[in-house]
Amino acid sequence: QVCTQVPYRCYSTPGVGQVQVDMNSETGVATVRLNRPPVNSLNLDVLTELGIALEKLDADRTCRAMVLASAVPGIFSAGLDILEMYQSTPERCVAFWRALQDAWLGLYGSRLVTMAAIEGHSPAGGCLLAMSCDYRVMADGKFQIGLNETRLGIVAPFWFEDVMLNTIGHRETEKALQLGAMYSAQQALSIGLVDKVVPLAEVMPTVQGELKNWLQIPDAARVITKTSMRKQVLDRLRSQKEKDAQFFADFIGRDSVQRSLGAYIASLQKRKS
Ligand SMILES: CC/C=C\C/C=C\CCC/C=C/CC(=O)SCCNC(=O)CCNC(=O)[C@H](O)C(C)(C)COP(=O)(O)OP(=O)(O)OC[C@H]1O[C@@H](n2cnc3c(N)ncnc32)[C@H](O)[C@@H]1OP(=O)(O)O
Repeated sequence: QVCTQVPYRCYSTPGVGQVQVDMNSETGVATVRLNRPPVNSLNLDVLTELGIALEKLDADRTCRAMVLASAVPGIFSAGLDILEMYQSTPERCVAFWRALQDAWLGLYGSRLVTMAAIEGHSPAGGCLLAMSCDYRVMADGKFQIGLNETRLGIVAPFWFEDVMLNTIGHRETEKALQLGAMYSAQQALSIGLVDKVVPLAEVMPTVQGELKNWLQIPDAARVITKTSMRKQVLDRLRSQKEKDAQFFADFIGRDSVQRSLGAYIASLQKRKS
């Protein structure tokens, strides 16, 4: 049970918030859990909540680190909510994209040590969130991770691509993005997409152990280094946020893209029958 005793502080109402934040003020470590069953798909509300949670944690001087995880068993995040992109309006698409941009800028640009505890599937936007953390621990077994956008007939935006480039390098990114490749945890480990693979039950303890190493480093020196490594990629989006949001809305509104998304949604539903 979370948030029941001191020193935990909750930023969201347990069982209500789609982004649950438990702040342990003794360790300075916050745990942020996505909580939108069945698959933690990222819609406008979740992305807005996530962006606000990240902003609050960044402003909380008692907070030094954040673990990004899921409250839904078997899933880290299924990525962007496809229903936000299918038969939507241009206005809603722009608002949705702005919320994604802000949540991502908050995560990739966070001063905190950020770690992803990947205890389930993590396609597309889920993979982006994980890659945007400083360190990734993934559960071994049947779960998959990757940027699969081309399989949906859509294209990973330049900043998704930039983050992947910074994580696994040019050659692997080129293959991964063109093929829309999804990787098992072991495959992801072999290309550097995740940092450690352990049995499911050991993901959280492994993250906690790794955090101890990172928290031994003085914050100021670590933050200056992180900022220097990530600034170029962050600035590239910051300098063209509105253009990027408009481009997304125009691209998603194309008939051919809508047809591809419709077919993909049907294929997801067909898998179940
Ligand atoms: C030059 C051009 C440049 C820029 C262009 C601009 C922009 C375009 C790019 C936009 C970027 C997009 C990034 C994304 O994140 S797209 C989303 C991709 N996500 C996926 O493909 C995941 C699909 N889902 C799955 O593979 C499985 O659901 C999963 C493995 C995650 C879990 O499997 P499981 O068997 O556990 O669950 P399911 O039964 O499949 O699903 C349960 C219900 O949830 C629905 N579902 C699943 N994923 C999503 C989703 N991402 N959004 C909305 N809904 C989703 C699924 O259909 C089931 O629904 P019901 O049938 O129960 O109603």
